[in-house]
Amino acid sequence: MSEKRKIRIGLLGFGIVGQGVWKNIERNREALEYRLGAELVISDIMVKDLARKREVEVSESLLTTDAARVVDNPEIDIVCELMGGTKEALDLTRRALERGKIVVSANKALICEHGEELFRIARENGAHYFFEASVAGGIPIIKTIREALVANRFSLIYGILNGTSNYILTRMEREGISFEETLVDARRLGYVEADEALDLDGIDAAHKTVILTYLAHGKWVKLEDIICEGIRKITTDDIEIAGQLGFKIKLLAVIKRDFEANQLSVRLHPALIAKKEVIAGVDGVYNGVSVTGDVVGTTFLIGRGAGQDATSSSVISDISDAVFMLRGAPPQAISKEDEELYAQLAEGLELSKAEDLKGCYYVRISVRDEEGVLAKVTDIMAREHISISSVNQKEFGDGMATVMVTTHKISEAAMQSAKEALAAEGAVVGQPVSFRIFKPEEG
Ligand SMILES: NC(=O)C1=CN([C@@H]2O[C@H](COP(=O)(O)OP(=O)(O)OC[C@H]3O[C@@H](n4cnc5c(N)ncnc54)[C@H](OP(=O)(O)O)[C@@H]3O)[C@@H](O)[C@H]2O)C=CC1
Ligand SMILES: N[C@@H](CCO)C(=O)O
Repeated sequence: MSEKRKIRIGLLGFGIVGQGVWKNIERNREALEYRLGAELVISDIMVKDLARKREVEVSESLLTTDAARVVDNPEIDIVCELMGGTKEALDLTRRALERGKIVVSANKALICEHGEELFRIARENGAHYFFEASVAGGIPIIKTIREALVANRFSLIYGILNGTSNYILTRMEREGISFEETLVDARRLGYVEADEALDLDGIDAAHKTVILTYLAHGKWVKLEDIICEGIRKITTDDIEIAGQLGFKIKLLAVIKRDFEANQLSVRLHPALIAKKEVIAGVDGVYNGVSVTGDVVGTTFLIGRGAGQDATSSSVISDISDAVFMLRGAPPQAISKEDEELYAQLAEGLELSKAEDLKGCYYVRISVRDEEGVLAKVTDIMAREHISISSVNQKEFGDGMATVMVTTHKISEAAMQSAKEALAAEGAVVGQPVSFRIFKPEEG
């Protein structure tokens, strides 16, 4: 039997994901190498702290703090960037691509902010950049959009793309415990990113939304140009009232394209979703993505959106594609042809403005529990031409009450001015909080 080709892999980072890649290559090495017709050798691993105790033990000689041993090493074929961040990771990814290497990444923040540049550097240097693990952890959503659903144009993609916030909302709903208490547990379990804003303010899910938007529509949208709202304002009362009205509250990414008007709406925000929708049943750290294509119809993918094993499963899938490429198969990474196609897809495509959105809303208003207050609230809504669908009230026995209103379809602009008018009303305490109600059939 002919000797298998040795493929050398360098890791930038040996934390949760990096160690998962090592562990799971070892776990299924025989079958993997048989399928790939190659021997996989992780030969160099860059870390920050050589003394750190790790779950996976490897020979000390493999570990280094010297990035050059990975990115400048001519013997290394595939560099896996599993260190995170957007500074050193950017420099090292650039360097590896400039040396013509295949780079595999799980770094959604880096791709969202610098994907356009990194794909260009890869193209100019005959290198390749793979990033399946960057969106929805173990769910193969990137391959699904790029390969399995290549026959389609995508009118609607929506989903839950952040496992940590979904875990927090699920526990708040099931156990009735507050956001703050659940967050303490999420931290203890190691779910929350070091920079908590990434998970709690929706930034991580928005990074992933930007990546999916590029793959589906060829347009790099800027984070600052899309609605990005996290879960911090959601209370157990909101979840309870939403539940009584037949909804769950989820942090939802929505990418909607109107092909006739050539308009694209991209947003990430908490949303009330009818319990009968599949996405409403995606709980805990799971992610779920619904993709509607003009040929396939609607396809739904659910899986573990974060964590060592799920994420390393996607990284190893990219490593496998890279190995096939090194053995002569056509590239599966973003190619010049892909970029030309994406440019055509994005031609003249306008990003909708947030104020142009239309839909139904849920609004929570804290008020003094006095006579005539409800009439004042509904009067303000009427002045903004907002038609009310339901009103609920919770009293606290301390002279305070919370009024929860759901509306029929209105414009975002009307909702914003109603909130401003409500906040200025003497009987209203603090700022009203609103969440959009998402109906897949309306997008
Ligand atoms: N964890 C998850 O569930 C998921 C993570 N991702 C992404 O995967 C990437 C890695 O995440 P994760 O494994 O959780 O992160 P960790 O923090 O667990 O690991 C990061 C690793 O990178 C090393 N590192 C970081 N900065 C430097 C530096 N400046 N120089 C040298 N080494 C450095 C660290 O070294 P040392 O160990 O010595 O500190 C560590 O080994 C990130 O981009 C993340 O967003 C994507 C999907 C899911
Ligand atoms: N913080 C992210 C990690 C996976 O990208 C999440 O909770 O989904």
